[in-house]
Amino acid sequence: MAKITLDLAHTYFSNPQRDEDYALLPLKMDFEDGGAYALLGPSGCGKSTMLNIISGLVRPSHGTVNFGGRDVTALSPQQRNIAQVFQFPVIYDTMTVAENLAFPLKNRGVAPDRIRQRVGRIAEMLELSGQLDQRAAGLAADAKQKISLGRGLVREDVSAVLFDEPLTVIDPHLKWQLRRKLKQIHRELKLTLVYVTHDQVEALTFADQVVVMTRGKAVQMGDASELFERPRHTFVGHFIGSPGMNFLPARGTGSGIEVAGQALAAPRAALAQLEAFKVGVRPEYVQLAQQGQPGAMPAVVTQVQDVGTFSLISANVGTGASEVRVRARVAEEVSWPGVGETVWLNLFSEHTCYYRDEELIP
Ligand SMILES: Nc1ncnc2c1ncn2[C@@H]1O[C@H](COP(=O)(O)OP(=O)(O)OP(=O)(O)O)[C@@H](O)[C@H]1O
Repeated sequence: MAKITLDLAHTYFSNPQRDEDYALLPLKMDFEDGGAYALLGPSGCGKSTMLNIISGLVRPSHGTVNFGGRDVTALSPQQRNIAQVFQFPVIYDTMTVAENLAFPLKNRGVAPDRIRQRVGRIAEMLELSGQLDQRAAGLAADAKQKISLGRGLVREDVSAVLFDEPLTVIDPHLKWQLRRKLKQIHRELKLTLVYVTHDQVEALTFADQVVVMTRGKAVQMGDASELFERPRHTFVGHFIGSPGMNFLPARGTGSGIEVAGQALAAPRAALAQLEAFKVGVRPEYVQLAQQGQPGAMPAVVTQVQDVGTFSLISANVGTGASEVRVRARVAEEVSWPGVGETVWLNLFSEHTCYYRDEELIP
């Protein structure tokens, strides 16, 4: 195992002209030895490219990949000692489950006793013990993918295990179990794991550190609480959370600020001097206020949705061109005015974030 350091950019074009020609814009990133990481972002943001660059399946067009301080940029996945699990099962149908799990170890000349031990342990972790002697051919897609996961995890000496959306073929109920299982396996085996997904729940359940990506850029690496409380980029605010963060256009007026067309006192003195910025507030932190309370803004309720354990309220703040929809997530028992009524909202607290050019103002 080793710390993985990326200092690179990647384009699939031979003559890149613009930022859009890069699958990965210049980035520097460390994956600590033994950490559980997720690469999270929408389709096409560069997750698989980053994973394949770590594994050695893709060579970066610029820069280097280091494992434990050693430059491995020119090395193959085998030479880098990487295990990779793909979206669809990669197993040998004619072999038994045990033979499939043992394969990566046999290949490396591991002693039979050790192989038996390790295969037994991995099978137990993945609840495959009862099927060890069964031929893989007869198994359902779920079980086959579990074997793939097991083959990825069976070696103890790998630099890292990389997963590319490995739960796509898994039935939703089992998916939930396997996500937790992988987390538990990580704690027990202490391997470095990097997991690609576009599903925030999957990323946040599995990983200690989540790298949020958009359009070739890794915009933030952080744990669940950092990504939720202090999104460093508006994209992270949008992408993490359900629903995502509210953003309201604002500007400094010298003596105060104007948010969605309404004049307010500046919650931070420096904001009064900014030409343009955004106020970011999570639906969980939007509060009902009284008219005339400092920071309170009037809003017209447009929708009230009962979402089980909470209600999701949509309300419009401002009028005409300044109108912005704000969503609030409130406990079921809190009574809110109905559609069409005016409410007063307070968007300002220690949880409120401010953004300039989409980046968090520290
Ligand atoms: N082999 C390739 N040749 C040319 N362009 C590619 C190649 N592979 C990926 N791309 C482009 O690079 C960008 C990043 O793709 P990548 O597959 O890394 O994203 P992703 O986040 O993994 O998306 P997905 O979740 O859909 O797999 C996309 O614009 C994609 O079209």
